[in-house]
Amino acid sequence: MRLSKVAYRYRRRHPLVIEEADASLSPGDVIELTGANGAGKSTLLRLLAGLARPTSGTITDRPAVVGFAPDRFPTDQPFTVADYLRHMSLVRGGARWEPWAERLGMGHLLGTALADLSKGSAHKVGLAQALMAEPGLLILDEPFAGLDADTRAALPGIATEVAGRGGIVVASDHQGGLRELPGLRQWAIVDGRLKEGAASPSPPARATVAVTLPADELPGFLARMREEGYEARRLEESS
Ligand SMILES: Nc1ncnc2c1ncn2[C@@H]1O[C@H](COP(=O)(O)OP(=O)(O)OP(=O)(O)O)[C@@H](O)[C@H]1O
Repeated sequence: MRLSKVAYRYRRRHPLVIEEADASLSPGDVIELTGANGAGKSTLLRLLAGLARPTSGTITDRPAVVGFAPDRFPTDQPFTVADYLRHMSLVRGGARWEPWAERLGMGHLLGTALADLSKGSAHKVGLAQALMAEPGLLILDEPFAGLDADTRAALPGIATEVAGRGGIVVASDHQGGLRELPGLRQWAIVDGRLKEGAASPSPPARATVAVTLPADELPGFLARMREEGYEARRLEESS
């Protein structure tokens, strides 16, 4: 797959969000896309997926089957999780969704209405629909955001599997969740320009903090922290 001088603006006379992006993607590539908030990561991912058309330039040789997991899965649809996944399976020619529901820890969610899902659970539905069709191009927009620890731990292996059967994986991720993968390519968008090579070459240093708060606020606090993508767990209770 190849990007040649791809540029994109949302509206006429608006500034370019992406300027003259050139890149080649090969089967088996796993690419981490970084950039500041508003840099254009989601825009580039939508261009790669074919959900938006370049204002100028071309994208050629896109794999036939594309899986796209958005950063915010749209839950304003009148389905349960199982109904939605069944529907997507039909759209995808009978793709098997059940193994993904199991692998992503969604068994208990199948009867839940999409509108009632937490952010992390909705995110899993987005991942399951993207993965079920065995995509040749898998696009993940902030895939780690809001996920529980088990699912976070499973994602690098899933990306490796997709790449292992010749797929291309592109994930925007400012948490470094794929950083340990051997052979990971790193793209950064800086001032509208796509650059190969990481914004920061090594995994960001990690720090652990302790927070003391009223016990009844703990569940909400932990949920908020996890939704932000941090690891958060209860240490102890004091009187
Ligand atoms: N639908 C839209 N109409 C007009 N401008 C938009 C639209 N969507 C995004 N933009 C603008 O395009 C720029 C890039 O947005 P984009 O969402 O691609 O950035 P991002 O790198 O994914 O940001 P974040 O890390 O905050 O998710 C921003 O300036 C944003 O305001």
